Amino acid sequence: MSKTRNTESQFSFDLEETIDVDKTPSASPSRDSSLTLDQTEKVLELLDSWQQAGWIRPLDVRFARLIQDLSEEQGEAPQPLVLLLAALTSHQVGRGHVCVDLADLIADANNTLSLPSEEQENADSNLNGPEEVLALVSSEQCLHSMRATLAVSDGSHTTPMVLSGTRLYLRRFWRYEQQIAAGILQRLAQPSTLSDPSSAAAKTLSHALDVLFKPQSSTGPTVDYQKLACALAARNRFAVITGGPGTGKTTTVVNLLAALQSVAGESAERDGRKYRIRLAAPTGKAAARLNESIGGAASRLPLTQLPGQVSLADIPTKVTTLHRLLGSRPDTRKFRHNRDNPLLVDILVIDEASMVDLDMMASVFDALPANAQLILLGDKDQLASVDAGAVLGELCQRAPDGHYLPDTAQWLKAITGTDIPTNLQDSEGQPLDQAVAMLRKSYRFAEGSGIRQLAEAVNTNTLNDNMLQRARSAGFEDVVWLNGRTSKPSLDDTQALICRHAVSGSPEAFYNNGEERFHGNNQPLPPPVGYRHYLSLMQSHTLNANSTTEQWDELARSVLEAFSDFQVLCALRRGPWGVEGLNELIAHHLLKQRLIPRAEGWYAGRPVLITGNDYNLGLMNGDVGITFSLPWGTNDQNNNAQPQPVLRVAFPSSDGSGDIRWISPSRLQQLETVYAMTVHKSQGSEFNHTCLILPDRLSPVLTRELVYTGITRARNWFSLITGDASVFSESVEQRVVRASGLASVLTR
Ligand SMILES: Nc1ncnc2c1ncn2[C@@H]1O[C@H](COP(=O)(O)OP(=O)(O)OP(=O)(O)O)[C@@H](O)[C@H]1O
Repeated sequence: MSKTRNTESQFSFDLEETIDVDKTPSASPSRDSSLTLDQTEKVLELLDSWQQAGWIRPLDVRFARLIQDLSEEQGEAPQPLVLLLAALTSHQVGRGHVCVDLADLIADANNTLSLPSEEQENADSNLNGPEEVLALVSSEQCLHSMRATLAVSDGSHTTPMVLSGTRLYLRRFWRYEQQIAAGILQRLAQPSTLSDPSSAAAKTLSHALDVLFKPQSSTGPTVDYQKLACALAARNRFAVITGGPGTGKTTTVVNLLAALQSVAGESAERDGRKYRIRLAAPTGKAAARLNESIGGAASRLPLTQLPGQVSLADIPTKVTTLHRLLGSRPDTRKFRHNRDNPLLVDILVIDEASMVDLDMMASVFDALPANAQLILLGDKDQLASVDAGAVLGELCQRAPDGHYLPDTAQWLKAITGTDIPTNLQDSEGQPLDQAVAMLRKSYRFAEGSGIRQLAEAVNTNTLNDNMLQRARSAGFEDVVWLNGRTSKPSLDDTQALICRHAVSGSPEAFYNNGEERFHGNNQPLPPPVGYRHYLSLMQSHTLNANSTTEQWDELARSVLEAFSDFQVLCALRRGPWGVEGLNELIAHHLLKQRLIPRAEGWYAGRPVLITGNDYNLGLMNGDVGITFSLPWGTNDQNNNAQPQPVLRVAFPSSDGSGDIRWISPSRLQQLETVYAMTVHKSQGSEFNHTCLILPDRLSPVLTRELVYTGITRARNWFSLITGDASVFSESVEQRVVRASGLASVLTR
């Protein structure tokens, strides 16, 4: 039979965004010693049993059955191997991968799929696992079957799956990747008026950068990477600026925008019209944080010295979420802004870009006018997005080594006066390399900071005994590993420690009792605190029914700020080491300490984290609120209408205005208590004191990226509690590797 192709409508299916996974293990079918891959029914039965065991999602099995139906509709006998690989590709997408590399899958199914996980393995030891099934075939057989079936194409036809080299995609994700790659390549290829250093525009840029970046002191680094980043990003319609915590990403982008507005102001072509700039972040929390910092940075700009008559109004300081920017609509993942209704913008800056998944990034490119400039900011070493893709990480893979072409180095020298270190130059650099800048000096952490040293050692996998010993014995002024001297503490002891620490923040465990540390300007740093800090503030207020809304708002602001002074972070969701167990443990202890009136349901003092966007209430995934008891209710049966206490949750408004929104608990849909938060959810946030809790055994979730992200959420104090001491360094050995083809499409 010749391989005919389908119309879009025949294959118009979509993988659902989320689905409840039935995690209940059922009785496992017994191991089949006569396992073969030639019968469709047998493979579907196997997939069903994997689903019943909780190994794969119902969605993955449904996808395989959909391929079966479509094949039959087309008069093709469904191929068992195709159905198996379809389900496994869908499973991988559920785990954050963009595709499956069939060569890797066959070479090491266990590592590629992480199936079954350690817990599942014990429960289902009788079940044939993917490794045993895939051992029956070679990667050539897989590729051959995929090329032969009507369900797969190279992308030039509309098929549910796409094979590109050895990478197998669900079509939607292949399309996203293509869309992103095309958007980047198209922008990198656009000529810039700044490319010729002798042009008027380039001279204005050079002048503006000299105003914005004063020569560094003789003790500082000779290369000002912030200045280089500004120059590179100004020249390209697509640019990435990556850097660790406090390396000056915000400062750099504000300077960059000022420099670009200078160039626009002097441009005869633009007739002095300034650029329309928008700032966005993936979550409400990240947007609020950038909102806070960007206004300050903009107000410090030496505007009067800049060419092109730049005013403060030309530098935007309002940051929105990507969902809002693109115009999300209920019940559809399609946005209001797209190629038919593009954003009215010349420059778009996205902060915390490591959290942006493939789907969202594709939507951004779809909504951007072809000649608009896109600048991504973020820390490439942080955890990738929860959903499929690790776009920023992939774009920055080569950032540490620069790979700047001699042309680029010469241009940078002409514009910034800086000699590019030879180890960052490469005569074979790729176009993408020329648009990626890495900031290499942290201005937030002093050289001796334990947070900085530990984060760097984790990131480069160079943790050593000396460093671990210092962490255990409060040898750093800002880091303490509270139970690091006990290699295998009992669960009871560790839970008691967590409870004590969560209440007080254990200042006594830190170097010099956490006292006498100062900011650069000699202001004392806030001490390491626990949750008693915000709860005492709530309990000690003197407001009453006669107090004004403004007074309650003021109280809520200070309580929310006090709450953000401490956060327990963990890696898992379930069990005693997960969010659920830790929230329960800490709440019961706070109740015992009489800091909260109850430990379940709604009560004054309950901190909550919003876990899904709610456009009606204006709340975004990641927003944190605190529950208050307010004398705002009335009792209808009581003619005297005495005010009654009612519970309301106070949320800071996301526009950085400092306003408070009071919302009735009954209106909140998706939320959880947040004494403990997963490291994933903490991305885009920072806390004065962060405590990371690692479990008593290694699991695939525990990775270098997770530990690094956890540590770098701490602004001033970092504490660590481990269920087993070896888990800390073992986690750092594990990496997040996500299958994707973006980097290879961009560097072809
Ligand atoms: N070149 C510089 N010289 C001196 N201080 C700087 C410089 N760049 C940034 N800073 C200071 O360092 C701190 C961190 O800067 P900034 O907020 O820009 O970093 P960031 O990378 O955006 O931080 P985060 O990791 O929180 O996103 C700020 O207090 C800022 O004023």
